[in-house]
Amino acid sequence: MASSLSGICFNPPKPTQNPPSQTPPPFQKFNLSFQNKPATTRFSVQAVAREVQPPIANSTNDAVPKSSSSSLSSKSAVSLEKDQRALWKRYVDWLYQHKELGLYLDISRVAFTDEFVEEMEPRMQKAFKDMQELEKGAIANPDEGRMVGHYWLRSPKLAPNSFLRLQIENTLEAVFQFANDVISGKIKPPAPAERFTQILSVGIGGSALGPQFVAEALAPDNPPLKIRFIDNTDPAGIDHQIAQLGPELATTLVIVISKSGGTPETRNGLLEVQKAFREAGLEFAKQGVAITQENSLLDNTARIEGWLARFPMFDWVGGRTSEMSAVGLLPAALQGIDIKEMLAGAALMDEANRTTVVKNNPAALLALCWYWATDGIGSKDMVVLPYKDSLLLFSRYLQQLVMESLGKEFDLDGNRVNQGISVYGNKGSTDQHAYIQQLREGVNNFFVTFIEVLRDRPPGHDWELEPGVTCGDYLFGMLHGTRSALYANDRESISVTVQEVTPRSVGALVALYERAVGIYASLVNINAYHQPGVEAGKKAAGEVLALQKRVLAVLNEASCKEPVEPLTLEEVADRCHASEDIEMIFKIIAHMAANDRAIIAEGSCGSPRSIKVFLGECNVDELYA
Ligand SMILES: O=P(O)(O)OC[C@H]1O[C@H](O)[C@H](O)[C@@H](O)[C@@H]1O
Repeated sequence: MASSLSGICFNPPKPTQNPPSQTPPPFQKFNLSFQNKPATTRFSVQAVAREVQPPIANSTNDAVPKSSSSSLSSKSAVSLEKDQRALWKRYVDWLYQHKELGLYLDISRVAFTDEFVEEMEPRMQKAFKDMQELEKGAIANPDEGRMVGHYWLRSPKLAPNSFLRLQIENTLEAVFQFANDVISGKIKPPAPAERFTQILSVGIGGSALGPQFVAEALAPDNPPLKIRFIDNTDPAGIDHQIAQLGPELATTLVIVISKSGGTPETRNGLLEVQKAFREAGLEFAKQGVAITQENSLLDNTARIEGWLARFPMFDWVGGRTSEMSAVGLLPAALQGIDIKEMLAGAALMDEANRTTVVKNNPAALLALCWYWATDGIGSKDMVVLPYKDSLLLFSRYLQQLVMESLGKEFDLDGNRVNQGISVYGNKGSTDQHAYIQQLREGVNNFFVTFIEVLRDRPPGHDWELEPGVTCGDYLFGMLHGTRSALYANDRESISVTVQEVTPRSVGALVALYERAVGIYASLVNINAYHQPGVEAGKKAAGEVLALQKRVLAVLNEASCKEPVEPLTLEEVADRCHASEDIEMIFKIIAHMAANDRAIIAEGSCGSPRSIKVFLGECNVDELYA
């Protein structure tokens, strides 16, 4: 039985030997902290450090070198005070402000040189051209032959034809209408329930991460409908969500989101939820909503089963840039979030990102810094640290946006480049008590993006927990202390500052990073809008499941014999004609045994060759199928 699997313990990894200590001592820097210790400019040190680095190479072998010949690099002759002044000057010179959005971008703590900016200029202009073409409707995703139109979602008049414009406007109208009707109780669940009280969102990847981020950032304390997510095919996770809903399943609006309409995890989530509805005696169709491309499997299912509503996803919007489509807007509106403001914030940011003057274009500045910091080849990771609890999921959202867009094996000319920038992070100051130790003193393989929110809490609620100091002052101090301490130790950072976390600023942040990714992709000459690598894992998963079916058939046949014939792994593999897959067959059997679907008759999973296995029951139908 499953208990015989108690022996299934894989050996712990062998302790690795500590490498000989050859690490050069870190830069000896003045200690910068928020207690006003004297500061020193660091871009000079960094520039000197980079002189000894080998030339930067990328696919096209024409990466812009990080020249250190700028005037900023001659630190030795400069006094500390002058360093401070030079740093302040750099801060002021490069500070970007979007007045209407109340958003600032500070890139002074990235040590790029004037010469680097100059040398990047032609590439930046090409990137601007690429973005213009994309917005005009070019096939910006050549592999899939698709237009890339997420910018039209917040400025429908920019759509390349009136058909697309109307599609966007009509969908937006339908989202408003539906959300208002649900919130007002005009659209309600079957009697006796009066109103929908919960949303259960079923989707994964781009069909979950945006809605999750926005819910965490913007949902009011008492939203008209509360939201929960099923974003995996983990049965225990699904059970947990359904159990948490309890009797409120009867007043739950289930929104199934999938652009393709065929993603297995989402399909499984739907089937599990439908089963829960059946078991509770509820009619799923009366509470189900689909957001998907027209005529997808999901769309057809929803239409045939007569679900409550269907909203379209467009071919020209990628999952990871779909937050401003029905995917993000419908769940947001149902939670009482002002989606018009989200769209307005994004549109304002897009407008700012259309200027071809690099210094005035915040997305271009970000992309430029990413290129500098990662040598244009992803040599450093992007650590995203919002100092605001409600922005916790921003880094997770950006992880997909950045890594699925930029993480590519080939460039647009077919050269193998293995591009990408790794993204991680949670929130400050929490992370200061977790991994900032390594950032400050360990391997210098990252740059940080601080997200600062100026407003601590709504007006009228603040109080001083010690003379002159509020709780929010601590958060502020922690952010700037960390920024200074990292910089003092040669760690670069970008800071994005917003006044408050509002639908407008969140819309602007989404748009800022979408455009930065687009520009960066152009700088390194890759297609940011496809994800061919994801298919490999999906295909391999399909093969595992196909092999499992063969294993089951073989075991079933042996288990239907009188007496039952327990099989060794080799015998199972031979009978499956898959001796080369013996390791996977072992894993399949171990998984089935752990779930009481196979019985280990002899041996233990700790020594796979020793086991003999059979099925608890003979499935006669299966035998003659
Ligand atoms: O929205 P769906 O079609 O269900 O896709 C969900 C996710 O699936 C994938 O594996 C893609 O790599 C993602 O970009 C996508 O967001």
